[in-house]
Amino acid sequence: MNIAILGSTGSVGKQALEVIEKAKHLSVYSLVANRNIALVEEQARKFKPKVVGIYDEKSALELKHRLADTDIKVLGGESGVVYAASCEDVDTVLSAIVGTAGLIPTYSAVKANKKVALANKETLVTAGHLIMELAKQTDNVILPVDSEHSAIFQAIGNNEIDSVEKIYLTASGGPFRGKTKEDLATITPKDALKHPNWSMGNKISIDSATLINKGLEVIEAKWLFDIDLNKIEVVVHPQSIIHSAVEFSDGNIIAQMGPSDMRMAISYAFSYPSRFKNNFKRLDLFSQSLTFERPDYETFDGLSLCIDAIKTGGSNPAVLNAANEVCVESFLSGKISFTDISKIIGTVLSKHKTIYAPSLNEVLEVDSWARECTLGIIKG
Ligand SMILES: NC(=O)C1=CN([C@@H]2O[C@H](COP(=O)(O)OP(=O)(O)OC[C@H]3O[C@@H](n4cnc5c(N)ncnc54)[C@H](OP(=O)(O)O)[C@@H]3O)[C@@H](O)[C@H]2O)C=CC1
Ligand SMILES: CC(=O)[C@@H](O)[C@H](O)COP(=O)(O)O
Ligand SMILES: [Mn+2]
Repeated sequence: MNIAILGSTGSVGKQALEVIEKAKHLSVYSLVANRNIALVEEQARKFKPKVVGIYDEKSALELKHRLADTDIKVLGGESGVVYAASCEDVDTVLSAIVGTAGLIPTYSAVKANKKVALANKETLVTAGHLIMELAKQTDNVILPVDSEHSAIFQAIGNNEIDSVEKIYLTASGGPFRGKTKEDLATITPKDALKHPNWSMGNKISIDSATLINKGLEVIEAKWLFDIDLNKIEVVVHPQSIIHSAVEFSDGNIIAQMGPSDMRMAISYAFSYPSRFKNNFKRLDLFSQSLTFERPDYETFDGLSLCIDAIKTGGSNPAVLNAANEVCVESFLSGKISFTDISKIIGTVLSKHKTIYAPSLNEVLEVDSWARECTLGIIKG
């Protein structure tokens, strides 16, 4: 199976390469990244892809020089990335670019009828209605990689979606579980990046700390499983052992458990409908206890904003997502405080006039507008 790894230098991308290295019959056809060409060069020499797509044109040129002694095709810009994601010989695309930057390449992969293993939740948050419709038209399955959605997918198995009464979407609660709004006002990026259970990229780590990650995941679940919002319940489970659970119409609940290791969800997306064997560290059930709590929607009001945005629907989740991306960067670079993140997103949403059933172009326009609006608020 020929795989395209979009976001190969990131946390998910690197773990996907570990899975591929250990599995038989998998080969890397293409790699995609933005600027980290030192790591892409290393990956390219090791995995020998046919194509590398580098979004940043200048970095693409430099990588082309560095790989001049090989026959690897290096392509730059959005067109290079899209080619790497959708060219003929690719069978499966791992969508693991961070943020809205993943939307167009993922859309192109679905359109080209590739099997898509989806980590990039922002694609469904911003354009879930378009992606899922396109997948239906091309008779394509989107295989979830996000740990909760992989868990739900595994728990649903062959059951009819109509028999699902409730989805328990688990949340760790992030590094600030139990804190008050006042406590949150003074926390630093270094504190916020310390996730209690998972080692992940910066953006998703901050999203986990605000609980906006869980809000984005509610939206992702709604689209992936075509399920009513009122059937999705967020439950804080600080141990991150149960990755999510599904309650069926007869009261039976099926939960998926495992260590906090993304390689397992990635592996399942690649091997579906069968399973690969691996020797990744197993969960020791004897040293675990499992607890559950309700989320604090008032302190972590970013989660409430996400749920309101998808309740309204249309372009609102895309606005929220873009404002969040800008706010996360601004928080990490010290321009705004942690509690400013949800405040600013709320202000941007209040200035937006919802577009219902937006086209792809409208989603992209709304995304640009929301970014400018957010930057304007931050600059004062
Ligand atoms: N990390 C995790 O455990 C999990 C992540 N996810 C989701 O997976 C996605 C990736 O997360 P994560 O791996 O943590 O992110 P990282 O920040 O670790 O990696 C991001 C990757 O995206 C690449 N990238 C960024 N912008 C562009 C662009 N414009 N064009 C092409 N490539 C680009 C980066 O390249 P470069 O290095 O060159 O900048 C890098 O390879 C996110 O949507 C996240 O929500 C979901 C569940 C778990
Ligand atoms: C690994 C993964 O899927 C992340 O989305 C993780 O779930 C984040 O943890 P939180 O539950 O803290 O958002
Ligand atoms: Mn997740």
